[in-house]
Parts: sequence; C-alpha cells; structure tokens
Amino acid sequence: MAKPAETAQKKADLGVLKAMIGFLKPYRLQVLGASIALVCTAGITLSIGQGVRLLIDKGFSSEANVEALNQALLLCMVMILLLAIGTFVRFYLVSWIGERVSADLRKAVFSHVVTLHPGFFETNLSGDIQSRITTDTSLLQTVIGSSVSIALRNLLMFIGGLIWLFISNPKLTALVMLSVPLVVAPILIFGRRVRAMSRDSQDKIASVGSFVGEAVKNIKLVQAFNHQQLDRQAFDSHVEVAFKVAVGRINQRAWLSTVVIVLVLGAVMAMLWVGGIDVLEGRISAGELAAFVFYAVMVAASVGAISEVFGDLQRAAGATERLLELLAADSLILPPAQPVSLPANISGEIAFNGVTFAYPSRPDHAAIDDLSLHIPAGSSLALVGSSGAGKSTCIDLLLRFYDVTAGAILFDGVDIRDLEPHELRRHIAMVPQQPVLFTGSVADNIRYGRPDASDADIVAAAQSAFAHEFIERLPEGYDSFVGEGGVRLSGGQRQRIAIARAILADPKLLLLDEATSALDAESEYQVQQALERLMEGRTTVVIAHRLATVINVDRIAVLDQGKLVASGRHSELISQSPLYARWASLQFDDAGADAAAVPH
Ligand SMILES: Nc1ncnc2c1ncn2[C@@H]1O[C@H](COP(=O)(O)OP(=O)(O)OP(=O)(O)O)[C@@H](O)[C@H]1O
Repeated sequence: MAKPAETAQKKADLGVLKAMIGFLKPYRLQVLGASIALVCTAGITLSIGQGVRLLIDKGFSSEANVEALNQALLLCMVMILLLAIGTFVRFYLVSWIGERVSADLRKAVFSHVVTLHPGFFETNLSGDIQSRITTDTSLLQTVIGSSVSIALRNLLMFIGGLIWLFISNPKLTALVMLSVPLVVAPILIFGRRVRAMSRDSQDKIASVGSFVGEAVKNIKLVQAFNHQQLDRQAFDSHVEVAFKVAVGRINQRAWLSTVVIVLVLGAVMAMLWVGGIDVLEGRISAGELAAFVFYAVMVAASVGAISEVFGDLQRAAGATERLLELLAADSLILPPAQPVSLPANISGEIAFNGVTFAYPSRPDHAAIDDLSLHIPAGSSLALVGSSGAGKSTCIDLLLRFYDVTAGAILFDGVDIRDLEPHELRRHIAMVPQQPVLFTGSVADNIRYGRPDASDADIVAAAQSAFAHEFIERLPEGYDSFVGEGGVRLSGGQRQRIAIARAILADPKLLLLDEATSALDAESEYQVQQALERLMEGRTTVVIAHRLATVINVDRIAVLDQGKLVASGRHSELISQSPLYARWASLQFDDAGADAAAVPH
C-alpha cells in the first residue's frame, strides 16, 4: 500500500476523474437529466438580470402602464415556476447520483477488500479500511451530491455573466479580466495545500478510529490492567494531532476564502465606480448599470462559491485517491489461468512436497523449510512443536492464505495453486484456537458453515457437537443473541458452536487448532467428544495441545524451526525423538510419560 500511495498522489486528478466517470456511467440518464436541469436553472437565473434591466428602463419609464407591468410580472411568475421545478429536479437528481455512486463505491471497495490475501491486512489496519469505506465515501457523496453541482452551476453563471458583461460594456469587463489571474493564483496555491492537508487529516482521523476500535474491543483487558488513564492520554494525543492537522487545513481554507473575497469584491467596487461615471455622463442607462451590477455581483459570487467548494473538491480528490488505492490493491493469491476442477467424490488426501515458505515481511527467514508430509485420505495428523515452529503457518498454507515459496502442496493430487481458492476452501473447514463468532444468533453462527442449511440440519450439527443441550437452555434457544464476538457464551460453548459449524460444512479436510487454555474437566470432555465425532471419516490436520488428541491421531509430525524433525505415533516418538519426549513431558507434565505406556 505504501507504494501506490505515492504514485497515486502524483496523478490523482486524472485518475480520480476517470474512476468517477466509470462509476457515473450506469446512471447516464440521471446525469443527463441533472445537467439539463442545471443548465435551465442557471439560464433562468442569468435572465433575471435582463428582467431587472427591462423593469428599470421600461417598467418605470414615463410611457409605462399597468398592462406592461402585469405582463412583466406574469413573465416573472412563469420564470419563478420554471426555476422552482428546475431546482427540484436538479437537487433531487444530483443528490440521488451522489448517494448512488457512494453506495456503489462502498460495495465495490468492500467486495474487493474481502478477496484480498490475509497478508494485506497485516500492513493495512482494519480501522483505516473502515474509515475509507465509510468516511471517504461519505465525503465523495457530499461532493458528487452537491459540491460538483454548485461548482458547475456557478461556472455556468460565471461564464454567462461574463459574456453579458463583455457584450454590454467591454471597458468595465476588462477590469474583471484583469482581476482573474489575481483571483485564480491564490486559489491554486491554497487549494493545493488544502488538498495535501486534507489527506493527512483523514489519515489522522482513521488512526483515531483504529484506536477506539482496539480499546473498545478489548475493554476488559483495558480495565483489568487499569489502563484507562493511559489509554485516555494516548487517545487524547491522537485526537489532538488530528485536530491540529484539521486546524492547519481550516486555516488554509479560511485564507483561501478571505483572499478571494477581498480581490473579487475589490474588483467589483472598481467596476461600480467606473460604471457610475459612465451613467452620470450618459453613456449607459440606469437599467444597464443595474443589470451590470447584478451580473458583476453574480460573477463575483460564483467565483466565491467555486472557491468555497474547490476545497471540498480537493478533499474529495484525497478521499478518492484513498479509495482507489484500496480498489487497486492486488491480491497475492491469484486464481489460476486454467483452473483444474476436482472430481465430485474427492478423497481429501494431502501431500506437502518439499514445501519452503517465508512470510513476505521476512523473506530471508523460512517459516517452513523443505517440509514433506503425506497425509492419506481420511487419516489424522497432529502437528506439534514449540512456539514459532511453523504449525499455524502449515494450516495457513493449506488454506492458501499464502502461496508456498518453493515446493508444492497437493490436494487429491492437484497442486492447490491450480485450483480456484474458492473451490479448494469449499472442501475445508477450520476450527480455530479462539473460536470466532459473529454478532448474531446461535443459529446464524452455526449456519455460517453452510448458508443453505435447514433448521433441522443446524440442530443435527449442534447435537453432533454436543452443543444442543446448552443451546436449548439459553433464553431463546437457537435464536439467542451471542453478543459481539460471542461474549455471552463460555469458552467451551463457543468451541462447540465452532465445531457444530464445521460439522455442518461437512468438509473433506478438517483443520483444527486446539485451544491451549484449559477448560474444566466436563467441558474438556464434551469438546473432545465433539472433536472426535467431527474427525470421523475426514482427513484432519490438528495443531495438538491435548494428550487425548496426540494419543488418538494416526500420525504426529514434530516440527522445529519449520523443519520436520520426527514423525510417528505417540508411543514411538516418546522413545525415538528426544525433542518430542521433552515437548510431551513439558506439555502434559507427567502424563506424557504415562501415556507412552497406553497401548494403541
Ligand atoms: N504474518 C507473519 N509475518 C511474518 N512472520 C510470521 C507471521 N506469522 C508467523 N510468522 C513467523 O513464522 C514462524 C512460524 O510461526 P507460526 O505461527 O506458524 O508458529 P506456530 O508453530 O504456530 O507457533 P504457536 O504455537 O506459538 O502458535 C515464526 O517464526 C513467526 O514469527
């Protein structure tokens, strides 16, 4: 992400415009309608100046009569009605387009983000991504839904007013033209600064968001360690930094507006002075001067309005850049050019063939080093080893969250890089160490394993996972709300729901990361029972922490610093592998040695 940020900064304007045009394309009709309404309302507003001129020169002249006044007023009423209708259409359509485009952008960014490789989220914080999808799209919605329309309307009035000024009095208008560079130069200078600062400001707000997210998510830890005061201070400094950056931006914008007002109104005053002399000397009529004043003020006001929204447009450019960066981020896990499809009745056989893998952030450190393993279909393999040995990495590689650096992983004899990631993961279910529950009901959380499952399927899965009984006892049974992340359930209950989810998914390959935290004997027993049922008839790879698991699996692979150092059954390894014997005695205390005697 760091790289595109810089390049996007340079070519933002063009890129931003192009991307927005792409998002506007489906709504051509609405854009056309809004443009027509915009041109009409600007035209009507421009014609008011002519009305003023006629009213003064004809309406109040000596030969005027009531009839003429009536006609003039009738015409005015029609104009007002048209202006009202035009304004309604313009406002409705432009706001609609703004909302629509920002909704589409949100959908596009989210749908892209969920396909990105997990490594992406190590460098891009969730709070930052959230802020891009919410705050940045809202900013774009405001800009497309109003600022652009204000800018265009004022641009039309500026051009229309200027043309009239030129036709009616070139000398005075020359004064306007002289002031143009004086006005444009500061707009460009301040505008550029506003834009850079707005990007900075949004980044700072995003970091405020991330901080809140983290603190609130881990509120128990924060309070348990009495960290509120320190967190408050840290948060205050985040907020103050964001405030300072915002003040810098406001300062530039305030100067932008001030400078514009002084220059533009100064020019208008000069025009009035010269025009006043012309009227006094009889070169132009009073109506013409009134109309001239009207258009001059309109031109000045439109320049002011454009400069006002110019800052918004600049901020929107910053927001768009940030969104485009997300949209342009490539997933490192690519679907194959010619995907192989798996046969309908796959067996679930796994092979690691000389797999070496280094995380992209640490390319010179092999987390997995020349690992070869064969896991026959339907058998179970336990991965054991000290912390950092590479067990979780093996699971991540099997799910193709990362691609191997060398060697290959075969699923039913097919290199997993030749499979669509979706096709591969369809056959895999994962029960993580910390079961992840989403905000929703118990039933929703189990259904996550297979979205089209019936209620009966869900109950059956819960029964198999030994979860049915406790779910029935919850206040609303399967419809009970689990709270954010499942806070309303105990650790063992969450695990059994995660197991029920995997049972429902009915995968060929089961990936299991056993919880390290000890459950009470009863929960432990139930979770173990549930797991055994889940493992029946499936290929299982489990990161083992329980004695019961290592005793029951078909084979144990002992990893050390990414290398396979021994493999076999528990009883064999206890006598043959000193590393395993030590690990087992540490892990299971005396039980490990006793278990060696358990006959298989
Ligand atoms: N996202 C990552 N980026 C860079 N290095 C990583 C990443 N995840 C893990 N590692 C490194 O890869 C090595 C293997 O880590 P892994 O998480 O697979 O170990 P593990 O055996 O599962 O350990 P534990 O039992 O503590 O979970 C470690 O040296 C670790 O520091």
